[in-house]
Amino acid sequence: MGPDELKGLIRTVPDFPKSGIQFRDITTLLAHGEGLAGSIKQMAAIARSLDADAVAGIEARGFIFGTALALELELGFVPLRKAGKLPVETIGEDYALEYGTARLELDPTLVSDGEKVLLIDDLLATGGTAIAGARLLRRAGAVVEHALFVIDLPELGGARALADETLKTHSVISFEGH
Ligand SMILES: O=P(O)(O)OC[C@H]1O[C@H](OP(=O)(O)OP(=O)(O)O)[C@H](O)[C@@H]1O
Ligand SMILES: Nc1ncnc2[nH]cnc12
Repeated sequence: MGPDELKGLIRTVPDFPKSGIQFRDITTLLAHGEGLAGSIKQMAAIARSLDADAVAGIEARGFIFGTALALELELGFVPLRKAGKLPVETIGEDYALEYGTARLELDPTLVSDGEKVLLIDDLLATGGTAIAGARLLRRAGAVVEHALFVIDLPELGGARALADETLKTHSVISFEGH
């Protein structure tokens, strides 16, 4: 399945979780066999040119696509978890996203110095989440140059914010008009 067909499988829910947010719901894509496989194949086609040693995914939706992509590329998967979930010493970053605030945490022993890590999430909106993830991985010694998403919402300025942090944005689908 190509990007346009994949886009057609994403459900838009107005005013969730807050008034004014157009929520791009991936659950309808996940429940569709060809859609799920197609989204991973499209991500893998992009990722193969990015020369990664490992894949990192952001809880929760980034775990779904990140793990599947890591399997497809035969790379390890590094979880960036929401606060308070990891049973070991962590490093953390607080951040703001399109509709709230949160904290991501990483076990820094999961990455090694100079390891090239590809950052994965389902969706790029303001970029707050992805920037927090990249900062954590870099603090742990990883080299993070690229972030790959299923969906980009360009009007929310995420790619510009990522570029300011020297991160290149890649995505399968783009929704003009958030
Ligand atoms: O670019 P941003 O403005 O930072 O927004 C993007 C983030 O928002 C969503 O996560 P959410 O925090 O809703 O968590 P979930 O994956 O647990 O649903 C989405 O999965 C991204 O991680
Ligand atoms: N508009 C949106 N739809 C789905 N997930 C999101 N995360 C941040 N903004 C979002």
